[in-house]
Amino acid sequence: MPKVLVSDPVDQAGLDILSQVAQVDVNTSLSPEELVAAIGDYDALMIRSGTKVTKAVIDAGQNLKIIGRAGVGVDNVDVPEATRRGIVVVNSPEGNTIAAAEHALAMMMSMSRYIPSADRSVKSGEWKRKDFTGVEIYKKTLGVVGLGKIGSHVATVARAMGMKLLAYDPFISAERAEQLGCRLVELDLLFREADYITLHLPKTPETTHLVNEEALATMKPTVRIINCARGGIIDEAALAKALREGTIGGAALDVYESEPLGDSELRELDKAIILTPHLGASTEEAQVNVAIDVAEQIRDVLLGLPARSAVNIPGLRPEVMQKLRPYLQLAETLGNLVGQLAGGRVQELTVRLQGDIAGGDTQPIMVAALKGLLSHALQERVNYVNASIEAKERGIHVIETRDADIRDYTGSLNLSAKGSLGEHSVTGVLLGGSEIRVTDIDEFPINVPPTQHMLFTLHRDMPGIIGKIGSLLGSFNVNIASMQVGRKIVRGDAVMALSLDDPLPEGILDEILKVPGIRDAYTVNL
Ligand SMILES: NC(=O)c1ccc[n+]([C@@H]2O[C@H](COP(=O)([O-])OP(=O)(O)OC[C@H]3O[C@@H](n4cnc5c(N)ncnc54)[C@H](O)[C@@H]3O)[C@@H](O)[C@H]2O)c1
Ligand SMILES: O=C(O)CC[C@@H](O)C(=O)O
Repeated sequence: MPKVLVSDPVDQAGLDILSQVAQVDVNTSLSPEELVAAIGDYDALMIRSGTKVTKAVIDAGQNLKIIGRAGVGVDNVDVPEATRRGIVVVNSPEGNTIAAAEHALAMMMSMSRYIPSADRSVKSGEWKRKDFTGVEIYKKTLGVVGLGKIGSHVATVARAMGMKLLAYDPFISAERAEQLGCRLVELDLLFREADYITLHLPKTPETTHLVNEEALATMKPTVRIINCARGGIIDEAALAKALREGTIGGAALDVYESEPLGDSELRELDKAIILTPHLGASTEEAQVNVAIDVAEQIRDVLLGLPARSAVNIPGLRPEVMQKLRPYLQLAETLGNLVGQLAGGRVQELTVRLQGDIAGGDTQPIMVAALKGLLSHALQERVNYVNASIEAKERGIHVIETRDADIRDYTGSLNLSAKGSLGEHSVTGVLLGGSEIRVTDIDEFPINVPPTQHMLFTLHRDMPGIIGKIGSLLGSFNVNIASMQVGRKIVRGDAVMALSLDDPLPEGILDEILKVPGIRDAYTVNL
């Protein structure tokens, strides 16, 4: 019988499902070292946010087939390492949506009426009514940053309570926002005009410290900010300073830069801030939902069946997966690349399948392309199961064309996307059946392997320009791994594709755009 280790508290409903097919051991007090020592015996690991599944845990988990996260975020799992080891990582993308949305709404209401401090005051024997005069949320403006599953529910309820709604989400169409009663605006306007700001976006390098000292300085002095998304989206030191100096009205946090929250000045701010210990998903209903959702997937994988919400491996039959895996990787990489070039808010994606890729069942390839396209925005929340639904909800029109004729390569894939930065296209092929090469960008021929950090420029083909970009990157201590230039005619327009060893530091793109002859520049992180 397979063995499952459950290392965080999960609902009994999940344990009952696991017990149908496995020996289940629940041990929620393991230290990181004890987990590494124990994991070798287990075929599956079920966790919540408490357990950190590091490379050391994965290396020691020689029998591990699946890691199940009873919740959304898999930021406590080393997913790339699990993928390398062929371990399926599953989550529950929707099981706690309502719980997290209601927690954010509860924070907004409690903050407006000083409920936690009034409660403390009465319990300490006081009766101070004047100190706790609150404000109404009716007719106030709520700025929702991130209009995905949780943000949408918050918006719907807030609208019913008579609030005016602004939203910022670079990957959502104005029509979708309008359906939810939100005016889609730029972030600086939302920061300036909102009476309440609630964050419902993933934490990524781009969203880290999205709410920082400069942003806080542009907000109303009465603004109240809620973060039930991820710690680190708000710069805690800047927030504490703004609250201390009274330049904003209040804050309510459920998540922190480091959890559990240690010695922090946030704890000293009393009436100005409400702090909860990452309780967004902690409702009876959500815990039952996520436990069942994830336990069912662990059971299925242990029985040799596909998982429906794998964040790293498509929910396809193993034999189909085996054959398609390189093509899926190609489609996902090109989708991610073209999505970033098109700049988010994509309205249309055209996928052209050429040669041997055009035969057989192309649907998984289409799904992989959409997963790649959305992955920059949705991170681990998009998978092979929900990519099509997520694309539909975002109003992305998908076009597929097939041509089975073999041209320069036995098979190639071309993706064009229309987004907020205009229309861009990329073509890619598989060399030797597995190595991905990008063979053109916007119809300029190149030949580059995709890498984690990339820079693309559109420039005039003229002497000296390549050297200037090279020296500029050097002056910012960015190392170039490889570089390719593609052009259609001599001294016409050209495209330069650079693979970089380091991420591009802030501000460098502006410097590149100032180089004479450079028409456009894009950074891409794959
Ligand atoms: N506190 C908790 O216990 C708890 C529980 C569940 C989820 N969460 C967190 O809540 C957040 C939202 O979860 P969800 O299920 O709604 O996710 P979701 O994927 O459905 O929505 C996220 C939205 O953020 C948008 N987005 C991405 N980058 C953005 C950016 N730079 N600026 C603005 N918007 C951006 C995406 O387009 C998407 O619409 C996540 O961070 C998740 O980890 C917290
Ligand atoms: O397990 C938890 O309670 C945290 C859940 C939440 O942050 C999530 O990402 O789903």
